[in-house]
Amino acid sequence: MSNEKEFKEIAIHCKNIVKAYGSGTSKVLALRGVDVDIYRGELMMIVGPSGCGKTTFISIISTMLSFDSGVCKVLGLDISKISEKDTVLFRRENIGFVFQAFNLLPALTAQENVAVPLLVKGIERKEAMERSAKALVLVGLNKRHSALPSQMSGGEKQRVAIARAIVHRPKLIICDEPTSNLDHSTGLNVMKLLSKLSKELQTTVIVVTHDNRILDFADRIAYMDDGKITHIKER
Ligand SMILES: Nc1ncnc2c1ncn2[C@@H]1O[C@H](COP(=O)(O)OP(=O)(O)OP(=O)(O)O)[C@@H](O)[C@H]1O
Repeated sequence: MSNEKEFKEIAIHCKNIVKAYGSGTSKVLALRGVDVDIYRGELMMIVGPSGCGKTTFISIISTMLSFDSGVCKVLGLDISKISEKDTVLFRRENIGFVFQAFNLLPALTAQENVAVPLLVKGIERKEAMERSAKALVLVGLNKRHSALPSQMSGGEKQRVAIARAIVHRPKLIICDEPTSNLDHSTGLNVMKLLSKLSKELQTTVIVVTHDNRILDFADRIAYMDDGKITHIKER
């Protein structure tokens, strides 16, 4: 149903990305020439066997990891050409992360956890807490502002993590196995939420997953094998 014709604006452009770890006899070629365009507002899933390069690929497009050759433009910016300092600022401004382990700070309430990226950016506490409250409403957690992570279910924790990922309105959300610590129906609800956010906020959402049960939520699925994207399935 959704295809390249619907998603006109390219959010991520990768051409022949190559990445090796180590050197000499211990050199591992993790990416052997990745080509892909990912569009604004689409939810793209990345699947493939263990060791095929998924984490390496999302680490590169989220500006966390350098690469050896090729071109990678994220939101129009050639990320191999910007300084370390500008990369950090770019990431803070434009990218939100969601991880399988939620990564919430245990001593902070839901609202405080969501406010963290704003406080890090230097936004004053009152405004950060107000924006955090709005993000919690967006993920359907309006009544859980003052709950600590230890008082929340897995699904609630992941929704807090998603609120934290979107609170600064990033253009890109990178999710690494977002449902693997959740039961089936909670995982489906989390994906429903990510899909809704991609459309309502026109945010590009990239999800690495081993969870076949959530593939229906993708606009497109990129299949990786042995350091390459071998094919892309339109849905
Ligand atoms: N820091 C590193 N040093 C050396 N080799 C690495 C490093 N990180 C990854 N690799 C190797 O690079 C290849 C790609 O790894 P990567 O973690 O990107 O795969 P993956 O598809 O995410 O795997 P999984 O599904 O198991 O998480 C693998 O052969 C892996 O062993």
